[in-house]
Amino acid sequence: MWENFEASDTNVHLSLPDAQCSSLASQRQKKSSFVKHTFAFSHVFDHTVQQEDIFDKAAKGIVQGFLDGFNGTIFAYGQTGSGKTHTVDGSAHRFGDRGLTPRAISMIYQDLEKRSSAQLEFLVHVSHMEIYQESGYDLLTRARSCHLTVTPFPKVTVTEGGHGECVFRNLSLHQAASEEVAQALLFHGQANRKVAETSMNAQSSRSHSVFSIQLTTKSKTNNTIVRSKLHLVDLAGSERVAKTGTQGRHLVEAKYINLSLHHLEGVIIALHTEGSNSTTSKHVPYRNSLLTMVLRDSIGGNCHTAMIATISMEAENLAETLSTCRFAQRVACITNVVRKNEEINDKVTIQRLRHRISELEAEVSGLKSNHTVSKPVLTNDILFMM
Ligand SMILES: Nc1ncnc2c1ncn2[C@@H]1O[C@H](COP(=O)(O)OP(=O)(O)OP(=O)(O)O)[C@@H](O)[C@H]1O
Repeated sequence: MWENFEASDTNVHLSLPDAQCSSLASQRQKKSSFVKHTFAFSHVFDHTVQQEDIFDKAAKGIVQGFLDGFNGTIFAYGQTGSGKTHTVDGSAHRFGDRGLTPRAISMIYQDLEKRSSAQLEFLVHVSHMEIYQESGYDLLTRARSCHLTVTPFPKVTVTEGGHGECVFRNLSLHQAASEEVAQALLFHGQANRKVAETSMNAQSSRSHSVFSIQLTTKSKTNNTIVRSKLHLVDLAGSERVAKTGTQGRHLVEAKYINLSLHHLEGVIIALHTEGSNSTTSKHVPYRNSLLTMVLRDSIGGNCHTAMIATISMEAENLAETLSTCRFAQRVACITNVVRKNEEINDKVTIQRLRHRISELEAEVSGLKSNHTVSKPVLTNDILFMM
């Protein structure tokens, strides 16, 4: 913690040297040469926080919504080395250090077990994709499990479907019938992710990771299918390459990471401007990068979304901390319109209607033979069924 930084449960205050007051005279009046920036968030956690607290306050509601049929996204954003992967995935050293994703998986299966009944059928599928240098790769592809590192992995392509939704090609979807299977798939994907040692982090993620869980709930009682998706996203960290002295391959990686985060910021700014002036519908540049295409629904779409901004409290990272807080503040102002993804099971509905028509036909022929047919009533009945 440093003198320019203060935080409460919901606020972060940063005091920064005022760029306008950099002359010697104004530097002497030290007090007036600092500008205080205040940011309000749902929760602010310090470095002593337990993973369980973060899950309870930032993720539990979204996972509950997912179980109830609403899409959800939790994503971590921040400077390299500030704790995104630690928050999303956690550390393998202590069970209590499990991150948001393994905790979300546990909560999902515990809840499904409680809801289990003869009238409900649950199907859980997972996928795990990384975005590395603007290309998508499947972290759960079979080739990866054989450690065939020489073979180039097939790229995942993302296109837009008829309703603006993302359509993934070459991304494997794995059914996970139990928590153990889902946790093993997560572990497998994490192990395949690209990491490297950098000046800021011994295990720096060089790609964005999107772990997705899809839940399909079929109800036999009311004949509905509810589908929901939960994305847990660990973004690669932004980095000021001139400051960190990154070179070679890591420099190329850092440029791609910074560019995709820049495009993400472009989307946030466009949505922010659109929200503040709802009379004009502005173009939102989702198509500028693979990351923004994948997060399209999560940001400004049909999804409950929580962003976790990780920041450094070191004085030397002040500029990066300010930039992360500003970004998070903009994201917090975006409103998503969320709806439950419920459909009537067409097949069963058609079967039931056919059955009902047969019943009515039988009734009609019975009435005809008794000469007591009452056409208007039957017509209304059939119209009502349609
Ligand atoms: N709350 C925490 N408690 C203990 N260790 C932490 C915490 N947050 C981060 N760390 C440690 O700090 C280091 C950097 O964290 P992490 O890898 O999560 O950063 P990152 O933001 O994901 O970085 P990058 O963008 O480079 O991947 C790791 O060794 C991690 O274990």
